[in-house]
Amino acid sequence: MDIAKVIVDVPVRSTDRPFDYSIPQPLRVWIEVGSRVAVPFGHRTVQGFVIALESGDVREIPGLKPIQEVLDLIPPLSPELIDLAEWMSQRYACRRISALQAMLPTALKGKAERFISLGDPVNDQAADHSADSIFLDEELFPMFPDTGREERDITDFISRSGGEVSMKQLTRTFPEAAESVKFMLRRGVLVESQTIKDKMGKKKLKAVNLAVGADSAREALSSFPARSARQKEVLSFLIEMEAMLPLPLKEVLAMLQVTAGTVKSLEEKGYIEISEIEVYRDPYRGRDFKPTEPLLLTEEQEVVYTRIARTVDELRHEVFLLHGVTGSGKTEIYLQSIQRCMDQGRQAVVLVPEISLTPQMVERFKGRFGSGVAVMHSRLSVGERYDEWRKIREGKATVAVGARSAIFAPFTNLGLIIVDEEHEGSYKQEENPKYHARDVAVRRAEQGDAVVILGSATPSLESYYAARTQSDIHFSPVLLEMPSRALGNELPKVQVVDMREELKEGNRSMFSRLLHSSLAARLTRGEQTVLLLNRRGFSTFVMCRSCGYVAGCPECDISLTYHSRSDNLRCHYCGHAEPSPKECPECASEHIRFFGTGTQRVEEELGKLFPGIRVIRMDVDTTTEKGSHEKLLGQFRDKKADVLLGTQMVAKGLDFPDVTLVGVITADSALNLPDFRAAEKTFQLLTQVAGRAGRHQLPGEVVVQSYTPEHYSIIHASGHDYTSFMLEELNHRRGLHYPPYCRLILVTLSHEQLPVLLRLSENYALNLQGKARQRRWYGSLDKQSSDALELLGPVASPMPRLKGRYRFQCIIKWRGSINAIGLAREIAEELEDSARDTGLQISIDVDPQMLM
Ligand SMILES: Nc1ncnc2c1ncn2[C@@H]1O[C@H](COP(=O)(O)OP(=O)(O)OP(=O)(O)O)[C@@H](O)[C@H]1O
Ligand SMILES: [Zn+2]
Ligand SMILES: [Zn+2]
Repeated sequence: MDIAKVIVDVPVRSTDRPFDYSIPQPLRVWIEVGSRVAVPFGHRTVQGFVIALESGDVREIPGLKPIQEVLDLIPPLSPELIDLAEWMSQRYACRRISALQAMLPTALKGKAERFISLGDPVNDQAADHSADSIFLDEELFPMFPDTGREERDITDFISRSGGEVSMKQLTRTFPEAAESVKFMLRRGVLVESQTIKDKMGKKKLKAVNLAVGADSAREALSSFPARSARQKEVLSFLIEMEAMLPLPLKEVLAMLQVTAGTVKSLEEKGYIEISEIEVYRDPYRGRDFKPTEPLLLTEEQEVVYTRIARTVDELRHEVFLLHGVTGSGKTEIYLQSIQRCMDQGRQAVVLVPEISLTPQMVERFKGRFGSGVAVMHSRLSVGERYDEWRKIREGKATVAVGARSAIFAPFTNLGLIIVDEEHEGSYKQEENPKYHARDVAVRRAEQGDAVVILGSATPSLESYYAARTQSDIHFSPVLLEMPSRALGNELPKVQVVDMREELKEGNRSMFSRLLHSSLAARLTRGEQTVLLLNRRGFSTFVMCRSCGYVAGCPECDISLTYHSRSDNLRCHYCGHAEPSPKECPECASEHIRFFGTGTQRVEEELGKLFPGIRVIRMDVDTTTEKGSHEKLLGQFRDKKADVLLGTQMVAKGLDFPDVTLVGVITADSALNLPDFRAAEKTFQLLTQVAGRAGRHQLPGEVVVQSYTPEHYSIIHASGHDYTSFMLEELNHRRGLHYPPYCRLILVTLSHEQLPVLLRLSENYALNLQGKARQRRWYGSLDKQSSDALELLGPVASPMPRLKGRYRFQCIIKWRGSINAIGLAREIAEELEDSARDTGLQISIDVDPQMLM
């Protein structure tokens, strides 16, 4: 191959296309689709990704510049991921480089030079399944003189150069050795590292190994004089532990209670050697994960599992929507499906929302699959994340458990992707590229004939609708249901308290009488309580405390947002504005105002009502420190507290046997968010948190406090009635034209000067409408036609001024087979080009989760 097509890391739109570079002869063997390279661009050298290779006569192309350098020996991206990035750039209207960068761990995002050093494959326990590493095959070398010699030449060269050489040196000295080097890197015989060593350097550890064969060491033992008893002890220990060598020096000293001097003398005598080995920074090091065996499946689980296993065995692509009530044992389905996939020699990715990536969750996977599990989430340090990523790329992990970005785990034979709590909004990335991990999962699985399991007790409307109607051309999951709990117990009884009545009867406290007495009962019985304070949406809306009235937009059926500066209420979908009311238009009460309360206040109140009560508060304030989440939950599990009080964090995934009461302080706060998904999110949250109660022997009870107990999301959540809620919500969405009956694109324009922004936003809307009309797309979604596009706005964004820039937005609603995303982008690019000097910025969010 002579020409590489490269996407360069230059953050300008005009560079969002592949550029051609020639490949110098010595680099040819190193460059693959997915390689990261350094290339000249303008007057600079920039980083880029090779997305295709072509043959051609380089001399015929004038001005073709050569690639300067390959940045990694094993390409960090696979051809499969390169394809996925291309798809993402279309699907989310983002730049290709932004999609490519999203797939790499932070450690690789900089401009770093890479070094190669000698690894120690025998030491790695995770790799013992691949113990046929070249060190052990040494006696075979003579049979394959070429392979063996080249590899030995390389390792010799590296050790002669002090154990480490730069990539540049290596490729220059061994231009033809790409295959061998890659092979050795994959086996861990060689390892790569970064220039920015302090930040990313590998962790080294002193380790002890035998310098002679075990047999000669055993012989030597008998010749030891009596006064060298300690040395004898160390040596016989090492002989005994031969299979585990090398062992960390520290551990040997601690286990045998000997001094470093003893070990040193053995080294001087030439029986043992002490060397530095590289260790992976394992964030879960030192933690014991109790190994678990597969559970005997319940009847319901068996049916579901058999269906999934069949598809896994057929190596076929299929998407399953696993709707199982809280406690139905979805995790066991995940675990056994992963095992099945591993039996096929394939790998698996498990996506979990960041917030529920709790130690309990990690424990379940590590307990079943041991160190073959890589964990990826944002609370790990850059170095830790890099190590976990390398574990995957080097084939030392077969399962990756992680938040959103784990969908890009560099597996080469991915067979199964699990998206747990698939309804979670946090799967959508709010920055560029604004991708949804669930959709990327489906796409990646489709490319690679893999199975997807979307699991939830409360599937999203989009997934459920697609599964029920099979109407979505890209996405028609097979619905699998588990309506009962695995341990056979009932779902907890839910009681809804009308807080308006409480106020009427003189109770001004934030606790209803029922919640108060239920809590008191738990304290006497020594059982535990989870209290949820739903903080989403507080203080953006105005509510009447007497009747529960909340001001809504007459056009859009979402609540109005209060703007303190102008003291009025506004709809940020359509721009409708009205003065903020002084008395309730429904009941004339004066108790109409902002609504707000925090976890800290609830904690204080609890202390006053129940002196001596032990409360663990879990919210953004108490969980910023690394590991604090884990610590707090551990304390609660050890029954060091009576109450776990928190925000959304306490609602998901927790499985504690002694929790028999769940209280929700205000169920409706999120209902009043100016968000068409408000009812759906409220239903999901209530169902999830209710599901924390009574999961084991003791029966559970749930108390939900609400100012609008008649709201269908609250009624159906209290009846554990997912289907009825869905039907009612779908009806709503159909009438108002919201997803899943159409799709949305949020276009946000920003500029430093308001008048300019106003004019450009108007232009955007007009141009888009004009083009859509020309193409006969534009028309009301009310009409029967299957293709339709409507535009709302421009209106000021909910955050109308950010970092000195004014912001306006348009919402595009569309359906059918039209290329609305392409059009939204095309108009944006035209406008940006024509207004280039003015500093206009346009951001496009396809299928936005938040319209705020
Ligand atoms: N086949 C089984 N036999 C015995 N116990 C089981 C079985 N399957 C699951 N369990 C147990 O049932 C409990 C609930 O299972 P799990 O936590 O997986 O439910 P879930 O469906 O993930 O619930 P949620 O959506 O609430 O997180 C756990 O304690 C689990 O160990
Ligand atoms: Zn009122
Ligand atoms: Zn409106």
